[in-house]
Amino acid sequence: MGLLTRDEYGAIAANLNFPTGAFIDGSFRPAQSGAVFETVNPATGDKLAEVAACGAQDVDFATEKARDAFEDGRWSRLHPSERKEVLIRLAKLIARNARELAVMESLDSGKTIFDCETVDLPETIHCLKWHAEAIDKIYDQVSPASDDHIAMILREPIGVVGLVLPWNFPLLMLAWKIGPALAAGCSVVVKPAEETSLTALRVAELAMEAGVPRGVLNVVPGSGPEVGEPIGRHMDIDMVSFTGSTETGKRFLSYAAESNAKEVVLEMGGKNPAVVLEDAENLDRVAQHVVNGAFWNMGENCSASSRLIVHRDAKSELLARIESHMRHWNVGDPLDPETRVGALVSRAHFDKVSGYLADAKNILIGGKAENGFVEATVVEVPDNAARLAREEIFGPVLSVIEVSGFDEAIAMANDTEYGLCASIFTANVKRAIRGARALRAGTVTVNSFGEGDISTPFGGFGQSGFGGRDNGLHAHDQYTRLKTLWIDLADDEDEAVS
Ligand SMILES: NC(=O)C1=CN([C@@H]2O[C@H](COP(=O)(O)OP(=O)(O)OC[C@H]3O[C@@H](n4cnc5c(N)ncnc54)[C@H](O)[C@@H]3O)[C@@H](O)[C@H]2O)C=CC1
Ligand code: BAL
Repeated sequence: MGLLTRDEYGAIAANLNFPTGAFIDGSFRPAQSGAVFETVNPATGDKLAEVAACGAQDVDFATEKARDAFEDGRWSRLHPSERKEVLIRLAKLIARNARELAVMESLDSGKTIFDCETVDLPETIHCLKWHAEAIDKIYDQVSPASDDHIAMILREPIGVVGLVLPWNFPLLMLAWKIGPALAAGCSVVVKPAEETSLTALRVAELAMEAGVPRGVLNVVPGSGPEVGEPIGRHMDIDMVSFTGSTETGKRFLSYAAESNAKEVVLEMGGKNPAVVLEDAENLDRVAQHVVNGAFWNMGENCSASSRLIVHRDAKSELLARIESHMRHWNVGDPLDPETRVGALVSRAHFDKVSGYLADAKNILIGGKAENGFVEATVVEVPDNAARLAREEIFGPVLSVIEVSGFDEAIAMANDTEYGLCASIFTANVKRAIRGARALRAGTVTVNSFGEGDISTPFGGFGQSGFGGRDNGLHAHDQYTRLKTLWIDLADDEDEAVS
């Protein structure tokens, strides 16, 4: 499906109906308190809708309904192939409504329509299909424990799951989490980020249409303290999967410790290094990867390569080529299909990113920040101790640090509290492999930028990740637990064995 014109996207935007209630037990309803919050288009500041501002009572209600659904087996005990059929129907319904969802996503988040149409929607659909297709092909195991017993290792859905989502990939992160959770048979209580609730609510409606039974997929919009914390502290939620900042992620460990010791999986921040050695081949191609890694999705990406660690012999040519590629990264109206850098998600986030630019002593390229939009920007920093080199900016800002050797580059790359992604560019295969092994990150790419695909586990080391992985069959581990089942096979006259 090709892209439309700006006017055609505008016409779709003008005719959208925004979902505004919490989606609990199969229908939309207001928050029990009656409170609402505004969700705005960050590109214009215009109000899009007033969404239910839920609280602990709504979380309780959604959890009760999710528990009922889980225990009566309307979803959890369906044959896996039946869950598969329903989830594939959901993926097809999202595909049928992809244009509407892409425009809604762009309006609510400031993401470009180009990315929404070419990445977020196709990957969301693919992710749901992939997990649906996988679920009836996973087998339990029999242990070789003993001749007198059969010992089975069973995998069961974990139960009621809380999914706390970020705003940078509202639909895709929803899919990364509901794909394996629903496929496994769990019931879920989803909390979208307050900046971007709309598409999760619309997907919940489509899920009902696809045949996901009521109570299985609930979406409770609202703020972190009012909805996220009650999910984290809930005594009847078995597990929480979270994506967002490290600071908030760590809170979920406290919530779990102070409530029911629920399992917690955290996918958190990153300050991901791109290491370019002096022998890197084809610096033009390297520059393309660096630019894409740093500025894609406005740098609002936990896997963004926001730290360029470059050998001094490659630096000036690489920077020249980076500048030339950056000409294609035009900032502007997110609904214009030519735009590559849209609006930052909110004024608060714009202020945070602008604050980092105000701190920068040596802006090499770009640097303009106004009205919610920030130009793709390259900043030179003196060393890895600088704030711009250490903190996750989560905006289109690339910090460049010069090094003079392999060991220095790797040590600097690893000198971070994070450990989500890293990349290394070199023509020397031994250095590539030695470097990739030495880099402390959950995903390492050689001579490219990327975070893998749906088949590969995604998550971080250090303060980037905790407790499990999104994507791949490893994601199913998050939402299932193992049960060991022993069955006595001894003849009645045999002595009982303990
Ligand atoms: N790793 C990632 O993908 C993301 C990282 N971030 C980082 O976090 C920074 C701040 O952005 P935020 O939106 O504030 O991220 P955040 O981590 O606070 O928000 C993520 C989710 O957690 C919820 N939440 C917030 N406070 C909570 C609390 N006290 N208890 C329970 N849930 C809570 C939010 O409502 C949202 O649904 C960004 O500038 C960026 O550096 C933000 C979003 C995604
Ligand atoms: N890059 C996908 C995961 C995230 O940014 O949250």
